[in-house]
Amino acid sequence: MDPAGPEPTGRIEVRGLTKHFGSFTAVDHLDLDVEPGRITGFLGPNGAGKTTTLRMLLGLVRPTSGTATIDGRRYADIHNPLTVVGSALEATNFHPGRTGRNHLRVQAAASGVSDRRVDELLELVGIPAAARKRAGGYSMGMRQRLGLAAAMLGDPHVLILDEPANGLDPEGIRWLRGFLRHLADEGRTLLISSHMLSEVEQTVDDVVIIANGKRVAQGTVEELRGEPTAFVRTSDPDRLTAALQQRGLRVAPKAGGLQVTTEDLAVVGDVAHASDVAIHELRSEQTHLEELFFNLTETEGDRNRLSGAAHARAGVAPDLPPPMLPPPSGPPVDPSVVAAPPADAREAGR
Ligand SMILES: Nc1ncnc2c1ncn2[C@@H]1O[C@H](COP(=O)(O)OP(=O)(O)OP(=O)(O)O)[C@@H](O)[C@H]1O
Repeated sequence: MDPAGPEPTGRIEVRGLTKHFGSFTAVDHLDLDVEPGRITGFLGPNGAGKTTTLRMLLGLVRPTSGTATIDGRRYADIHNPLTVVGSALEATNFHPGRTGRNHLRVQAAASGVSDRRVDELLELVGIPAAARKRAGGYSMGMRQRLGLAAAMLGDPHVLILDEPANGLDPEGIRWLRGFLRHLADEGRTLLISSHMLSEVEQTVDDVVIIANGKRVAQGTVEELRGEPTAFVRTSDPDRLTAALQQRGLRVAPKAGGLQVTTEDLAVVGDVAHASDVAIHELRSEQTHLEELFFNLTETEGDRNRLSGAAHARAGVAPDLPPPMLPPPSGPPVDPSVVAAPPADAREAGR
């Protein structure tokens, strides 16, 4: 194959991807499509298999079966991967004694990237001054920003970020949203994982939800949200139903009250008032997406966590992830590493 490869598509394709750790199935015949110019949220409760999937995409964990490709190639087959795909798998793994700037400079030097680019990136992620302090004292938000800068070193057109909103305060999340949107508007492909829908719901265009390593939903945020609805409880459901229907609203009985297809609670209140019907409760309902995610988090999350932990306790998982903090020099010892990973991913094992 031509080492320079075909024209980059920026597409991520996952087909039938499966990972067993001993008898435990962490990722189970997963299919996934991620398109350029969009932000795709890879969502699932704790232990659903998100990180394992991302690590397989980045050549850090060997799939049991199936394929995971970027621009049509497995990570290991990508020529000069730093310029194709940037990743931030953990925000907590910078060497505490090194300044953030030095950390990036070391990575940059190893990849032939200039110190100037490092300083540009630190400006871009908004920590030019703080990056001159030791990373050990960084807040979660700063570590996240430093991780993003590291991921951007090679100016890649694909970015894979594991829980980038984790631990960010609302201002940090707002900043992240703008930053990621800017990158997507430049035509880059963004795949970001999260176990909290609320952290990323307003950030992402497309959503893939997994539970127990399996895909349970995929679509645009709008598709998965469904139509907004209100719940209303009243002393006279029949009269209120008729009045709401007259206003052109769809109404259905639900759990001792009525479900009205609207996001405008005031309309429901006004109609009830005009019809002289007392209201006992009126509220917006969760969207379909929230409901779906909430149900998964309540049930599947626990099951996942427990089965994974039990499995690890049983000691049947030979390929444990690398330690949180690898020594400052020398590669981490990780039998699951099957390809030279990007520098940031190498330091970002779990
Ligand atoms: N090296 C390993 N050996 C054994 N089990 C593992 C290993 N890595 C992950 N697992 C298990 O696989 C399951 C999926 O883990 P993974 O980290 O991919 O989930 P996740 O969706 O990223 O979760 P979180 O949101 O908590 O990060 C978990 O039950 C976990 O305990």
